[in-house]
Amino acid sequence: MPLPLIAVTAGEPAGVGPDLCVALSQQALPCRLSVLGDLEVLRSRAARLGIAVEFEAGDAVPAHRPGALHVRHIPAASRVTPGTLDSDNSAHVLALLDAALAGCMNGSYDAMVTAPVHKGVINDAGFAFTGHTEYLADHSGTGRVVMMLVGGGLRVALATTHLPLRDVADAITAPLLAEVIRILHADLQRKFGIAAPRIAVAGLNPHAGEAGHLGREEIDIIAPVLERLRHEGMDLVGPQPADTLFSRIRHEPCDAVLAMYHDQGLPVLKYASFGAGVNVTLGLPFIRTSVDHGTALDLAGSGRAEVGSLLAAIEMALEMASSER
Ligand SMILES: NC(=O)C1=CN([C@@H]2O[C@H](COP(=O)(O)OP(=O)(O)OC[C@H]3O[C@@H](n4cnc5c(N)ncnc54)[C@H](O)[C@@H]3O)[C@@H](O)[C@H]2O)C=CC1
Ligand SMILES: NCC(=O)COP(=O)(O)O
Repeated sequence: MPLPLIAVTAGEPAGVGPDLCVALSQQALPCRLSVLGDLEVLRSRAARLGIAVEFEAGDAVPAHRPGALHVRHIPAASRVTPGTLDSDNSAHVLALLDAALAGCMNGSYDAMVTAPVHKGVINDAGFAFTGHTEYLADHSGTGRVVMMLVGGGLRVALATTHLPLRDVADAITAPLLAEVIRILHADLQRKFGIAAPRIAVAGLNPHAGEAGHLGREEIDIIAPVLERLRHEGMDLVGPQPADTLFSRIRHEPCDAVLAMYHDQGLPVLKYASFGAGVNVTLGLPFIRTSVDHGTALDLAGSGRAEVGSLLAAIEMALEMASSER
């Protein structure tokens, strides 16, 4: 059996993505690994950071070994200055995702692991883009996917992802919640090997709506969906007030928390594990994991970017790939 082949997209070239990819050359990893990025950007970032790397190319990707890095060269359009965004390179950033996606869909890659992109500069270039999660769902023809972050002993999934806060309440509908919980439940079983997942579900409003005095979404939407899915055999707790849910699960453990929106769930997880967390997309027809942080333009080319989250993302992708083999 050949070693699993992981595609690592280098992400925004002006951010820390290239620094982290170059740092992978210093690691022993039990896989074949190909970085999708601009070879010259990676070469010059390695030189700037004082890391000696033997760059490899070619269709056959060898076993990863310390000191070397296989690169699938996909050229940037414009010269890259670490820390300075240039919307001329946004098409290149998307081309990295397209190449990784195509390889995952046709079985050439066992998983994709993504370094961070800058959503704003991609939009500045005229592309509608809210995140990898939504982009990969759209471009793989998958209906709904679920973002889940893992770290610090927590798994936190989101009912809605990159949405302005004023749109969140309208997006929390019974069909959406039922679909998200089914995907979360199925992938906790299939990809994380949890036979009977227990999922704690947050309310949307303060105090989970305070019996309807602070909002009715819990009564009208969330609780009925949970009740229906309990009848299908799922172990669901909630809707619980989000402010106390995370302290409650310390003594009433669950396998995952479902938060209603991005900044309800992720600050807790990032506080618990920033720099070592992993973002995983559930519901895709292939494995995709990612770092828990952004482009950190302030650190690009400085040598101060931590590689821990990218390594954790690769390790998780490898675990998931090996359980699927
Ligand atoms: N997976 C992805 O593609 C993600 C992309 N982003 C995007 O990144 C851009 C910047 O987002 P921000 O909110 O500024 O978050 P950020 O994560 O880039 O930066 C927040 C703070 O964390 C530090 N930091 C980030 N990564 C680090 C690392 N590897 N080692 C040490 N310190 C690190 C930064 O220096 C900064 O102080 C935005 O466009 C955002 O959408 C944000 C999160 C994930
Ligand atoms: N906060 C998570 C994030 O912004 C990364 O999202 P995605 O690009 O993985 O969809």
